[in-house]
Amino acid sequence: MKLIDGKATAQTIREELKTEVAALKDRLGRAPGLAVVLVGEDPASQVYVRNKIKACEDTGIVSKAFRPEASVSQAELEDLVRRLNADPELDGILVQLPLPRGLDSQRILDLIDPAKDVDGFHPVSMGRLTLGLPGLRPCTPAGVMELLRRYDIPTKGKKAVVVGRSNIVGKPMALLLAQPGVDATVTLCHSRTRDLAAECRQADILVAAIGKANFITADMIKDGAVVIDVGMNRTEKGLAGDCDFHAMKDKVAAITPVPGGVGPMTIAMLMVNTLAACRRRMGLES
Ligand SMILES: Nc1nc(=O)c2c([nH]1)NC[C@@H]1CN(c3ccc(C(=O)N[C@@H](CCC(=O)O)C(=O)O)cc3)C=[N+]21
Ligand SMILES: [Mg+2]
Repeated sequence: MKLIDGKATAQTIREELKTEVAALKDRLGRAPGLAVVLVGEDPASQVYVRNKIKACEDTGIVSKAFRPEASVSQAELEDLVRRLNADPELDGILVQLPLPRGLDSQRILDLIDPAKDVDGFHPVSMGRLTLGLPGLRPCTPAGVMELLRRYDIPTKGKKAVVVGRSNIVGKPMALLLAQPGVDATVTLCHSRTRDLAAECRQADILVAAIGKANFITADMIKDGAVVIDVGMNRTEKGLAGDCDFHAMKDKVAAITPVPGGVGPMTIAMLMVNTLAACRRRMGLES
């Protein structure tokens, strides 16, 4: 078994970005800027947002945090997004999800300027991904693709099974794996899939994005498969992935741990997207 070390890979990417951010700053007279919006006090969200701000500091990206109270109205939050859209020094806008009850997150996401959509959740970003056009890709699936590339995991003609059909992971993940040049044959499974175990056993590459601790068991994995665990489940024993890592580790060719796998890559790709959005907005390429 080869351990796919997302934490180390994310660190490498962050080092690479440092140089690029510094060069861009010289050229533009300002660093790329990211707005991070956290509504309310959800403790898990606070940790994630802190990590994102730390990653910005690390790479030289300027972060601006906005912390409206959970009681903020839909109209007030929409006004904030409009102000962030209009701020020329902000290249990316991230509104941490989930939003507190009563707020319509899709309406907020739809309002973000697609040029600043570093989460890749806007319908324009999703549409561009679907059509195979250049654009900002959702960070978690983009991070998985980066791990596959950097670990030289072959995808062409391989069977990839994605479990979970969410808009932020499963759906874009399936599209990225099927895109020309990657060329996996993709099966997208979900809660209504009949005989999920049989589908999973076909996988050369299995991506688990379900949100249930240890849901994918060793008997569901083909010998020599590559397992990517996107799960981030808080249990009494601490953070757990969607896959039973210990039971399957001797059976797989390679596997991502939780923590230390996909999670840190998500944050690294947010930095990559912010840099890309900055370049693009400033007319510097693609
Ligand atoms: N607009 C928006 N964009 C997001 O990208 C977004 C979001 N909302 N809401 C919540 C989810 C979750 N997410 C994670 C990112 C990094 C780790 C991460 O770095 N995890 C560490 C462990 C962190 C820990 O110990 O809790 C690891 O896996 O090693 C986890 C989760 C981004 N999300
Ligand atoms: Mg995630």
